[in-house]
Amino acid sequence: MTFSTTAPVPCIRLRGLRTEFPIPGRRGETTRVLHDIDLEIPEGRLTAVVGPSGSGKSTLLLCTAGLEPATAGSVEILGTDVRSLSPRKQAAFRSENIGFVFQKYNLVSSLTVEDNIALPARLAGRRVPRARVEDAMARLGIAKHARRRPDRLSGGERQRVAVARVLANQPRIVFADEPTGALDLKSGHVVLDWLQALPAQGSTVLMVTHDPHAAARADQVVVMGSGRVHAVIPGGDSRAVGDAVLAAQSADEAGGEAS
Ligand SMILES: Nc1ncnc2c1ncn2[C@@H]1O[C@H](COP(=O)(O)OP(=O)(O)OP(=O)(O)O)[C@@H](O)[C@H]1O
Repeated sequence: MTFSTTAPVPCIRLRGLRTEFPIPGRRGETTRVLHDIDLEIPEGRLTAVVGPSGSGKSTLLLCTAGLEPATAGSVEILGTDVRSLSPRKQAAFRSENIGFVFQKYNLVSSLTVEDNIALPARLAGRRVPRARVEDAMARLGIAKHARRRPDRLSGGERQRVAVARVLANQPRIVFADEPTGALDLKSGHVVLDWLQALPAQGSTVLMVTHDPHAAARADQVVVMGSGRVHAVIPGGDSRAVGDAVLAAQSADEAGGEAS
């Protein structure tokens, strides 16, 4: 499949996105984790973000979602400049448009599985029909856990609940951070199959992963290195993804030696 990395209407457009974190114990000093990122994520596609450990993949996802504050730059999602919104409006925008499959920031431990699945719509002032919640749980094989609380479930079961929540709420955008990280091979395939199917329902999926095979399922792959976009390549070929990550790592190491 030939695929243009610049779709006519990007779902997410990052311009000069910069993130700095304070260095503990060194007052006023910061370390830069994202270096003025320019990136466009096409609508209705699965985009994977790969790169060496510490290259800024999760920070990119969290800052784009507004769950970590960026230091500078703009984040435009579905045509809205989200960094210009008040924190309250940003939260409302997230509830309305974004679903999360994260290992952290994932489920509310005081709610049952079924209430967790229905929660995003409730927060956005809507209701998910009961049948849709049940259907999503059945599809992910977690119907028997409907009345349980997430802390009574395994990591893999919790990831399935997060994917069921996304299926039931049909958000326009899904952010997934290492969605298969805690899973055995079979559960990992189930979760990836569903994430890969979401663009057919119109969702845009942005997924951070260490797994070149998972990344190769994406339409496009963003390769991070040292807090920068090292390359954007088409998906489909896990060897090409692996090679691109190794190239980013070598460039990081060469940069580190030079500095
Ligand atoms: N809240 C924070 N405060 C300070 N430093 C942070 C914070 N979050 C991330 N970092 C640092 O930013 C860098 C990038 O972290 P990030 O988690 O984004 O990388 P990653 O590519 O997702 O790594 P991994 O693949 O190991 O999960 C790391 O050096 C990390 O220590």
